[in-house]
Amino acid sequence: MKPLSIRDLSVSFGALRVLHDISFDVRAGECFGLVGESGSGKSTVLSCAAMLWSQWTGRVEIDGVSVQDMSPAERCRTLQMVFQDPYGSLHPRHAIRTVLSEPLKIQGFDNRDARMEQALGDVGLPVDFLDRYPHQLSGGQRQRVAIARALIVEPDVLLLDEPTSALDVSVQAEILNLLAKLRDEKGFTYIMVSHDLAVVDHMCDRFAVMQTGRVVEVLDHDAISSNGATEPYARELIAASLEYERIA
Ligand SMILES: Nc1ncnc2c1ncn2[C@@H]1O[C@H](COP(=O)(O)OP(=O)(O)OP(=O)(O)O)[C@@H](O)[C@H]1O
Repeated sequence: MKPLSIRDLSVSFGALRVLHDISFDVRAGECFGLVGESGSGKSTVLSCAAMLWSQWTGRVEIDGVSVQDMSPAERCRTLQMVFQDPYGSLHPRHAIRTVLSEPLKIQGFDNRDARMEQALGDVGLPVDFLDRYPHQLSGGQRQRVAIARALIVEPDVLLLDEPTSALDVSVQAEILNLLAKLRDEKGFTYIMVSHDLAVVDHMCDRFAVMQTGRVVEVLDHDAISSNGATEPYARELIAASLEYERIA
């Protein structure tokens, strides 16, 4: 289990300043949520932490080591990202065996067959799925494969960018329960972007509310049911979500 710390993370895309001095700490083994309106910069925080986008200033450290100082291989073994759209994130012409063996080859892992079988078992899929292609899987099964691909290199931190929002409601619950179980078993540290405060309440220990590229407030998850936020925007966001749940 490793902690993650973000300090003064700032990003501009051309003339547009997208993140303004974002700072927060995620404890080792914690699930930390990022919520806020569309375009507030949640996914950009994850992209910067994963160095998918490297033109930023500030510091992102995992257990005291800057992600900017890690080699690409070290970074991949330290943190992995799971995206919203499990179909888009899997190559359509790659069998699941290829999807899972590539990261193992790149990282120089031995016992690849045993590791692939273990990873599929961890996400509740049978071994014969190794010979299937993404189009032969349901959305939930594809997301399980995407999670297996992330965890197969035994990372410390998983960055989850709305990992269930493209899925049917019943499948969402399955994937969330799987993520919770994997965190308990493997001690991952999670940052999870979500639009759904009920998901954040269920999954996260704490969460940051973002607005226009800034962190407005960091709250414990139980601030949701009691609307314990103090900042006006965070209060509004939680109130809107509670109202939606009441009428839904
Ligand atoms: N590569 C890019 N080039 C230019 N602008 C970008 C790029 N990536 C993101 N942006 C802009 O940065 C801002 C933040 O985007 P981001 O995707 O991080 O928001 P978000 O909070 O995750 O939104 P959503 O909830 O809709 O996914 C937006 O205004 C977006 O248009």
